[in-house]
Amino acid sequence: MINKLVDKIKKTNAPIVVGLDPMLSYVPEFIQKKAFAEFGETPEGAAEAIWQFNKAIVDATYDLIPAVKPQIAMYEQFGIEGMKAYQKTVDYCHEKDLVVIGDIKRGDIGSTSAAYAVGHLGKVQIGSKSYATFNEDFATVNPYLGTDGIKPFVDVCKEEKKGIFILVKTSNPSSGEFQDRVIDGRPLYEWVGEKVAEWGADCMGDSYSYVGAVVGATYPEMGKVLRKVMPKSFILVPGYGAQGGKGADLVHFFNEDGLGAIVNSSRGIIAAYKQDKYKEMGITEENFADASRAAVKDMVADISGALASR
Ligand SMILES: O=c1ccn([C@@H]2O[C@H](COP(=O)(O)O)[C@@H](O)[C@H]2O)c(=O)[nH]1
Repeated sequence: MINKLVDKIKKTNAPIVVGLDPMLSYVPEFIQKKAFAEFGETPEGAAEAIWQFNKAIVDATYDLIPAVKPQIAMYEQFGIEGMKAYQKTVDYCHEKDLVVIGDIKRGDIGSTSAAYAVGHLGKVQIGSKSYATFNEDFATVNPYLGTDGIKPFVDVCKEEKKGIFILVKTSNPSSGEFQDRVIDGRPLYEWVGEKVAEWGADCMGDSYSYVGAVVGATYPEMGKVLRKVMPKSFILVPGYGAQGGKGADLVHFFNEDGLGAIVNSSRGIIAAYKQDKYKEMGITEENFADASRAAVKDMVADISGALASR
């Protein structure tokens, strides 16, 4: 799957991923009204609204992008109905040939991690049959439990040719509370980055490992260091747009080959229609997905421009 991701990035010339984080407040009123008329103001109604919202955004952008990153929390808050919308979204993105990165941030003791890995990336055995249940292509994983928590994911990835992105330096303001703590002369995120390189060493695709890392766009200097610590790991870079990250901050997350990183934007794309910039182009709630398409093009131009002038 890492080869497919790299190929799709090359074909689209777009090292970006659209984050499908459909908070209800981003879903235009006409979609909410229709869903509520059919299913009531219920978790089922909310799930229908977010699914219709996602579908419109995917339809408007899939030809421009290599991948999507549904954030499971935004679905899980609506219980089972929300999880059905998550599944429908994953399946629909596969129909559109997009690489799906499940932002699930799992990680537990070995046996529990194995169940998460099987459920999201592998196949669960039921009697004589096996089922790919959630069936994402990549998942985000929390390394706090150490090798026991990571190995079951790596094992499933090897079997299924899928991949993971391990949290190394997250984009949020308080990420330094633990991640920047200096241990034996080096910050914790560097130790984790080194482990990511080690875990991924025998998990190589054609040019990159399918054991990747998450490093926030909001910490460009740390990104520069981590790029060197993990030269073969693909980096998933959240924090662009709504959290303040810009193309110019990101050049050092990429290798000299112009590859090695994929930048996520969620609110900046799915809720673009709320921004003055796109309203001024005549975009309204009714054609919200056109704003998402324009925002994808703007993001690609920003990042490509920065990479071209480095
Ligand atoms: O360090 C991290 C890890 C994950 N995320 C997730 O990415 C998106 C960001 O959304 P925006 O709307 O583009 O800010 C969201 O799903 C986060 O949970 C992150 O932001 N930082």
